Amino acid sequence: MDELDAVIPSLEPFRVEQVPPIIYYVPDFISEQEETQLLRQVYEAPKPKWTQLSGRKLQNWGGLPHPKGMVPEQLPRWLQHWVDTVSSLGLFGGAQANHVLVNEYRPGEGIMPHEDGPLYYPTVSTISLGSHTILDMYLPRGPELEKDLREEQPQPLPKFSLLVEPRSLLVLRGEAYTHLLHGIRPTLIDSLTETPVANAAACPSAQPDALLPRGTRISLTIRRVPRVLRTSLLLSKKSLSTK
Ligand SMILES: O=C(O)CCC(=O)C(=O)O
Ligand SMILES: [Fe+2]
Repeated sequence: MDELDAVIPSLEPFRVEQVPPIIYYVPDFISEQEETQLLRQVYEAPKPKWTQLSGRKLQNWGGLPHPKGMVPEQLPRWLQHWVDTVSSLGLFGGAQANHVLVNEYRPGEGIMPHEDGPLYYPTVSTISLGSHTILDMYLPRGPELEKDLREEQPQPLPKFSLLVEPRSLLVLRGEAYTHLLHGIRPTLIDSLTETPVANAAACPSAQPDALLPRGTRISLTIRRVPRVLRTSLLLSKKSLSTK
């Protein structure tokens, strides 16, 4: 995907400028009512749907991404609606997203810098509920840093950061997906003086000296896993062979 392919014309007014391409930030993508309803649906999911990790807990919907292909699972209706909405923006090359990770972060929790990797179509779209967070974007570690893994490397500073407000949609695509790492520092309060954000102009809550206490945030990360196993075929083959 080169930059021209990666541009979504209808989202261009929401492009975050002066950062590596392509990042879109849409404040108030959903209404407060939709947010309340989504939060209720997330917490109404069966208890075993949650996986507790160190620093966050999550629900995996749509199947487990795997290099050999994902065995697809039908999404619940309440998620399918938002998957359809986001897919219809054209974020996944005209195809549908088929995978949603629901993350819950309490104040002081976060996620280590990472790349989402090759199992997904190179676009991640995130709807945030309940609280803001700050997503830090990092350059990948160069080969000179990888050279001696025994040496303790200090945590690198983010290249830039993004304020992600509740009800917003964030889209990372193109180079921002393929070349950069993203992470959330485990802090209780975000100071925009200490951490200026690249999308401040689009954020109602981004006063220059703002101190933003974190609440519990739910993120819905909506992605497409292109490699899917055709279970119906597998099942029918299996049932034939047992006849
Ligand atoms: O919660 C977020 O916005 C980020 C989640 C994330 O990076 C992931 O699930 O891969
Ligand atoms: Fe991620």
